[in-house]
Amino acid sequence: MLQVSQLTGGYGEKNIVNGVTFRVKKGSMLGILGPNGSGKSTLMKLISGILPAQQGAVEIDGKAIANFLPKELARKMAVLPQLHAHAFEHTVRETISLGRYPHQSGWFSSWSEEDEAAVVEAMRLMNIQQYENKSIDRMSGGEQQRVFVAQALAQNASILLLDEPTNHLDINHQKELLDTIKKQALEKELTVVSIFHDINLASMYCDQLLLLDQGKIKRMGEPHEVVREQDIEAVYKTRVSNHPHPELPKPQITLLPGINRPAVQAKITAEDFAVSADYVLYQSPISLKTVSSAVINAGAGWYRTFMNRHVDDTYECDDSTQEMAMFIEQQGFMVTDTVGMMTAVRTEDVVIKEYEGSFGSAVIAVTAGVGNAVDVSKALDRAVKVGTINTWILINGELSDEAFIQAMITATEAKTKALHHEGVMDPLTNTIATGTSTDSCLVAATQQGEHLPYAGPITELGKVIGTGVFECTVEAIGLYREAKKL
Ligand SMILES: Nc1ncnc2c1ncn2[C@@H]1O[C@H](COP(=O)(O)OP(=O)(O)OP(=O)(O)O)[C@@H](O)[C@H]1O
Repeated sequence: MLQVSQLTGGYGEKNIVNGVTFRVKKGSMLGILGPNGSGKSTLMKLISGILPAQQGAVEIDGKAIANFLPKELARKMAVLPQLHAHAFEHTVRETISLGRYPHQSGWFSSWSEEDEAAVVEAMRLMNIQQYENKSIDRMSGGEQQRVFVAQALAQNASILLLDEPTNHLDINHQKELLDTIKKQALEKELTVVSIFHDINLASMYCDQLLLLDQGKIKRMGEPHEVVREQDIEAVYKTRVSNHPHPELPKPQITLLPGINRPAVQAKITAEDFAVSADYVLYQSPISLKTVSSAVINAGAGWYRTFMNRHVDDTYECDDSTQEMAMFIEQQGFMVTDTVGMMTAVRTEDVVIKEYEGSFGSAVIAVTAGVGNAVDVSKALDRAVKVGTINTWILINGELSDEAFIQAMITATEAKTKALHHEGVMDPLTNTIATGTSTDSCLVAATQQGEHLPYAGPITELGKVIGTGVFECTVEAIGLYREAKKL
């Protein structure tokens, strides 16, 4: 265990690091974050004892580092410095072998089997065996970095201090290196303290983070306690936005640029929709912020092309996402810029209407196939049958995340009310249907104009969505029934 207490120090008279206290358990990884010049490297030098502390203490398993002999300390603690003093003409193997120095004894130390095994293992972990006899001054920056990390690993110390270990590495090698270090920490109970410039990487890999601001701890704790917009913005003096990692409960941040191209003013109108036998299409001059449950590009994103494609009743495909993606490409659109839905309803039976509100306006487009309508309260134990009401709500306004989700709720309630109004029945239970089995919904916004924080039924936006989706769905059901002669 590494215990740092009230650590204070710097260069000459000037203290750069002030009163830093933390503890890192065995098998755990602490990430140190902070802007340039905040004192991260100085803190590392104080921890490793390279720089004597003015005040405070560093203890390893209860023993102050001042009470260790230099070689004894080097067996406990391995350091990867920020800048490497290049060993001219040294080969990879020779450079890594230097990491075994603390384990050699006597004047004429001999190279033991243990030394050999440690060097070979370190080369394997960093995947650099193939460079074994290469001179390091002929290697790329990233390759050299892996050699120096291997040197630190070969030292077989229980504490690893790393100053920007991912420096120079491409994204795959960043991941490989941090996976390896994390694995070593867990399997060999290493204690790892590492400086990071990449806040997202630090959040993903570290158990604890320490945010340094002008030599003092601004925040410390688990990633979700430290990677917070207000603290990152205050310390780094830049605008950021928090967002969830797609697979892990580790917060991530995105930089918000200080300069943007002046936005092209755009207005979504019903006239700009194109309806052909194959699809209903809306193409926007600007990317719209979109949330949807579409077949292609579901979830949240920014898109310019919106397609509701007609497929026959008989359409069956093992991988409809792949098939739909191919269709989009064949039509000359980019899959990465398109939200795509499918329906068996004839495209000519789409209802597209424009609604004005005090905030701006919205265009609502609905296709409603109700052949396989479902009463959601009685949906248990039924075979899957496709039937689709596709609802699009395109808004000229700037929606909050909350408004996007509320817009979906309001639209769903309005759709259900429309089915009730039209007396659409669930054929299996003979009760009023609430929707169909595979309905899709899409909310997209220009993110220009009035800021719209909410979209519940009593807001101006919610009123437009509620009325509009109800009217369009009622009309679309009517057209569907007429076409089917129901
Ligand atoms: N050898 C030195 N002698 C005197 N001052 C130094 C020395 N090294 C660093 N400093 C000063 O200490 C302060 C903190 O530097 P440090 O290297 O610890 O910052 P850092 O957080 O690691 O920065 P970076 O992100 O740029 O690596 C800086 O103002 C720097 O000028």
